[in-house]
Parts: sequence; structure tokens; C-alpha cells
Amino acid sequence: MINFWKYQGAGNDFIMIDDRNNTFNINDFEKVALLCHRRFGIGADGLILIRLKEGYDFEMVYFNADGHLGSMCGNGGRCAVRFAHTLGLFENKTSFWAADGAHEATLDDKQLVHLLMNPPGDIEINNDHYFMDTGSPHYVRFENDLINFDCVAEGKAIRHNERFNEEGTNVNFAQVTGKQSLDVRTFERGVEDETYACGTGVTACAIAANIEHDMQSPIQVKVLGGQLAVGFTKVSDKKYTNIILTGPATPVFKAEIEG
Ligand SMILES: N[C@H](CCC[C@H](N)C(=O)O)C(=O)O
Repeated sequence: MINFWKYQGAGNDFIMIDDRNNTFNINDFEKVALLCHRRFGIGADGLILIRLKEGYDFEMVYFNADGHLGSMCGNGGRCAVRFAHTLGLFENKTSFWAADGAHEATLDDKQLVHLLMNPPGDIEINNDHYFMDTGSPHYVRFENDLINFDCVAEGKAIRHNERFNEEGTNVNFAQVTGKQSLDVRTFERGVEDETYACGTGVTACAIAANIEHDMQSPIQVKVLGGQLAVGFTKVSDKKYTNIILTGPATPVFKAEIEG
């Protein structure tokens, strides 16, 4: 039996497993894909294992819904922090390990998690889009009519373009809605569909909005599944630090499944 929790952060949903005894086989991608399947399994955009890691409160091991190990996941990171808190792994402030290295996070009394993201390396600026790695690779394009936009069709067309990583890219479409606000829709690789939110994606969009529109921190971002915020400090041209993704992380249910 596998004991698991289901969590969601702005509608990006995850199966969370306490794997501090390292029993889960991380190479069994068929099993992970089945657990994440919305008809044959539990259903989720991804699966996260909480493991122990020397020098940190815990390690977050993140898989995409297709069963393969993913890169960093911002919404999943916040959910992992809240789950690790319920496991008693830290009190108010944590430092944990993820696919893109170390992260810090705090919980506040409004049930929000503030997650420190790693700065993107090179930010590519092109005619009509941006490309950067905020822990996961993200394409960002600004649009004017996001509500009526076909995110899946447009996302699919860009997702595998080989000028990005061999493994392709996540694809974000952003619309400016105010002085410090954006709407964002994301087509996620590894899920191969539009998700309700993508934390590393909105982080990339906020940075792109600072470059393209001089939008100042903190930026409020509305996504299909709720509201996120991205704070940052600009160090110099295309260089950012102190990038903080803030948003909810909510337990949905706890159960067990054969496996
Ligand atoms: N949903 C995630 C991003 C997952 C990235 C994943 N799809 C990949 O590229 O491996 C987030 O909240 O940041």
C-alpha cells in the first residue's frame, strides 16, 4: 500500500508521498504515470516524494504527470513545504533541496507559502517572446486577449520546438492587466496540457514583464486556479535576485492506494 496526500497550489495538483525511508522506486515511471492518471489513477499534474537530505530539512523529488523526473516546480515546492511542515520537519522557516538546488521558504499566518526561487541564468529576449530557466525552462509571450486564447493549440505548437532544450519547454502566455498585475496561462510539458497554474512559469512571466513593461515588484499574477505573487530585486540588466513566489498550498485529502 502507498499512503499519500493530495495537495494543490492554485489548482496545480500533486500526489505527495512521505518517502523518508527511500522505498519508492524513482525509475518506475509507468507507476508514477499511472498514479497521476486522472481516469486510471489518483489524478494529478505531478507526484512529489519527501526524502531526507543531509544539510537540509528535506529533499523534494518531483515527477511530471508523464512519470518522468521533472525539473523545479514552484507550486509543488510550496505544497512540499506545507507537507514537510505537517511531518514536523521544520517550524517556520525551512531550507530544502530540489532539482535546481537549494531553496528557502517560510509559512505565514494566512496559510501562504513564500518560496525563494533561484535566479534565471541567461534570459533570451526575442522579437515576440522570452526564454529563460527559472528552475524549469519557460517560453513567455505577451498576448492581448488571454480569455479567448487557445492555450493548448498555441502551447503545443511551441512545446517541442527544438531550438529550446532537447526536452522542450513549458509555454506561458501573459497579459498585462494593471500597473503591477498580470494574467497568465501555461501549457506544461510533462503534463502536455494547460494546467491551472505553474509557479516557475509565473516567475518567468513576472521577470519578462519587468523587462518588457518595466513592471515593478511585487507583481500579482492571476492564473486559472487562483492568485500568485512574485517579488524580486533587479540587480542589473537581466539579472535578478531575491525572487520570491508567494501563494497557497492546500491539503485536499489523505488516502492509500494499492501499489
Ligand atoms: N508546475 C510547475 C512547473 C513544472 C515544470 C515541469 N512541467 C517541467 O518542465 O519539468 C510549477 O509550478 O513550477
